[in-house]
Amino acid sequence: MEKKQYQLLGVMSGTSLDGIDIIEARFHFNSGTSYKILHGTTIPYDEFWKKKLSSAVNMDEQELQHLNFEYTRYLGNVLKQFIDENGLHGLDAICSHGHTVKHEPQNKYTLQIGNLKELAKITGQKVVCDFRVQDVQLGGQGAPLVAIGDKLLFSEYDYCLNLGGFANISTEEKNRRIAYDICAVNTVLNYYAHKLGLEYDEGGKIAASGKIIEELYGKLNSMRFYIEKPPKSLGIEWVNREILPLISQYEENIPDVLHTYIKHIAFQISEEVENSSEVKVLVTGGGAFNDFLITELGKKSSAQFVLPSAELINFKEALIFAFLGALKLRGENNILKSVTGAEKDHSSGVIFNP
Ligand SMILES: Nc1ncnc2c1ncn2[C@@H]1O[C@H](COP(=O)(O)OP(=O)(O)OP(=O)(O)O)[C@@H](O)[C@H]1O
Ligand SMILES: CC(=O)N[C@H]1[C@@H]2OC[C@@H](O2)[C@@H](O)[C@@H]1O[C@H](C)C(=O)O
Repeated sequence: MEKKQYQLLGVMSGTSLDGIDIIEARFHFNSGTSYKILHGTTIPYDEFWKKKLSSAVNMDEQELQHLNFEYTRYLGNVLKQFIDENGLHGLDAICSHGHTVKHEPQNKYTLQIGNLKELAKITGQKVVCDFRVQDVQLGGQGAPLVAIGDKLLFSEYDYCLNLGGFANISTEEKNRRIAYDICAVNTVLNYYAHKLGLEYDEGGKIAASGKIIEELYGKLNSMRFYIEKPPKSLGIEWVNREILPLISQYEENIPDVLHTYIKHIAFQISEEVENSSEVKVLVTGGGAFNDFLITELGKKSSAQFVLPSAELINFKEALIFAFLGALKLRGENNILKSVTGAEKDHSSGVIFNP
């Protein structure tokens, strides 16, 4: 008989570098698909890992290989501890994204570390991982991958917007799902918060205290990425190459930079959402806790920006990676060509047995 229920761990390490999101979730496949989050936690990175992971984009191949082994071992032990501490039994698999260190889909290259077979050995569990590489090899962007989960698990919303290291959005257009990255969010905001000795700008309070730098606002909104048509995705390489140099001449006043950058994010998002009070947008990712950003969004767009429970805000991406793993285990497609631009819909992910 076809298996209808899956008990999985979903694991996500995002580009904001805050930590490893882990959830235990259950999925039921009947006429539709339903989910239940049983448990979620974020294991924050210590300074050692923050430093390593943020410098990885500049490493050569040999250093990256070494880092990949080291990080897989670390991740495996974190997950094993989570499983032991919570007494988890009967998991079908761990579905893990790993951590993106490089993303150059135009060169058919994307690298997520932490996706080696040792993960299955250390945890003693079946692992489904490395979801992006096959898509990039098929000519796709390899991102955003959450779109199929948005479509099948959150169809009551007109748009799903995630405010993580980067903002991405997904919606139905002409009876097909489309999704793409909009702009950088917490990768940039955190970079300037760090200069003030802070992890991040809590509630966007520092940004709110600043004022707009009109010249910078104009330059940010003129970047070429914004006129490109989807499918499109962003990586930290783009932030380092295009955004930080543009801002550097203004950075003696960080509150003003943060203020301006948040207005820029709000404007770019408002450009992608239909401007109607009928429209419902699910907002997730840590940026949903940035009150100043949410207020600015509300000023620029009349759409309803819906903030769900803190659990869903924090763990929606991990939940959907668990879902992508479930689809892979079922032999069903988990990546849509309409989203990434790959040559076909396909079932992505690598399976390792313990
Ligand atoms: N209370 C808060 N106020 C302002 N910003 C916050 C708050 N809480 C979290 N954040 C921001 O959210 C970030 C974490 O967001 P999230 O976990 O969604 O990112 P991520 O998983 O790395 O993203 P992605 O995978 O989408 O790139 C933090 O680094 C911080 O910038
Ligand atoms: C290459 C990569 O890791 N991209 C991430 C990143 O973080 C946010 C945004 O850029 C998104 O496109 C993607 O992650 C989400 C989870 C996704 O694939 O849907």
